[in-house]
Amino acid sequence: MTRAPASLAVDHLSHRYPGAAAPALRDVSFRVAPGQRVGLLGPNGAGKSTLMRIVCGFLPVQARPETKVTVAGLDATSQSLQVREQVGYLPEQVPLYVELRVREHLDFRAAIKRVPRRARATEIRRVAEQTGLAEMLERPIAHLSRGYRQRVGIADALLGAPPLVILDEPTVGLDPNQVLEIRAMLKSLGGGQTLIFSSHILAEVEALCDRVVVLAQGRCVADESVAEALRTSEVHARWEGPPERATAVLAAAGAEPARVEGPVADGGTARATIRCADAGEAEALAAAIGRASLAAGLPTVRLEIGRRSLEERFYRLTSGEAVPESMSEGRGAA
Ligand SMILES: Nc1ncnc2c1ncn2[C@@H]1O[C@H](COP(=O)(O)OP(=O)(O)OP(=O)(O)O)[C@@H](O)[C@H]1O
Repeated sequence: MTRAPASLAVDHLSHRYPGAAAPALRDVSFRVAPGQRVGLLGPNGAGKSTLMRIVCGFLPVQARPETKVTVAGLDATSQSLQVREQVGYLPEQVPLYVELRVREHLDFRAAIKRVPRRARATEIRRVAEQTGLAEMLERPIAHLSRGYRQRVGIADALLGAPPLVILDEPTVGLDPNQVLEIRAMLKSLGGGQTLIFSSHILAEVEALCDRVVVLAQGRCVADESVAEALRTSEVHARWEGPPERATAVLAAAGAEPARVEGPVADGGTARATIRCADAGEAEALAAAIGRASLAAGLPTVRLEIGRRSLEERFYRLTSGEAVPESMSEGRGAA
């Protein structure tokens, strides 16, 4: 079975659970192009599962005039049944019929998903091969390890070749070997469908995704390519001297105070991080700081352009706090 991958468009989506003090989603907007793989990141309670459930049609869109959710151009409010047919979903808690064998379970699920009876055996074989379950089809689900049960859930999400596949924390609770196997399997799925998955594991998102959408307290705080999220754009500086002299050097170098973290005293040295719009600006600023330090007679012990890790970016976006130096020290060099 093949179907063209779907686009997803979310505009001004908010959601409040009945009786909840605060909304679970606040005015979230982002776009996913057909065939993209998107990592949905955010701390516990950020709203990831709520967003996924709405896109899958398991929770209704709480429509306001400006709100719109569309999958492959279909409207999640007025065409919710058609939208459901576009989406394969692995929920956080996978509901499996453990008394059934893997083949029986997938056959039952394929029937629910209206895969034609004639096509079901072939379709089950296809998803079993994609998920490494080909040898397990006659096993009772009750006898499977947690990792293999997760594969059954993913195979279920892939049944009928849905144009959009949404996986809610596909590797949560698995042992390290199982995590690697599931990750390799997700990577091998190819661009045949649009893939969105949530994760707390940033390395997983970095390895598997083209884009990241970051939620914090129900708000979308970033929607960018993984390359952008990792873009080199900070200058890390450390001087042999007090912070006051470093402040004067930064001013002479033209660093905007609003973009400077520090300078702070650190064991006889002063250190600062300066955020830049892009790598070119960071290089120019690092050179200017070098010149200004020399002119002021304040020796630098470190002056380099830092590569951001996704951890660092995530920390900054979701906590609103300055990044601890342990996250940014020792990476990259000018
Ligand atoms: N059924 C519900 N009724 C009321 N509040 C809910 C319900 N489900 C979730 N919430 C609340 O909505 C907010 C968002 O929860 P959600 O599960 O979407 O976050 P999440 O990012 O998926 O978190 P996690 O990573 O812990 O799964 C949280 O404050 C949560 O307590």
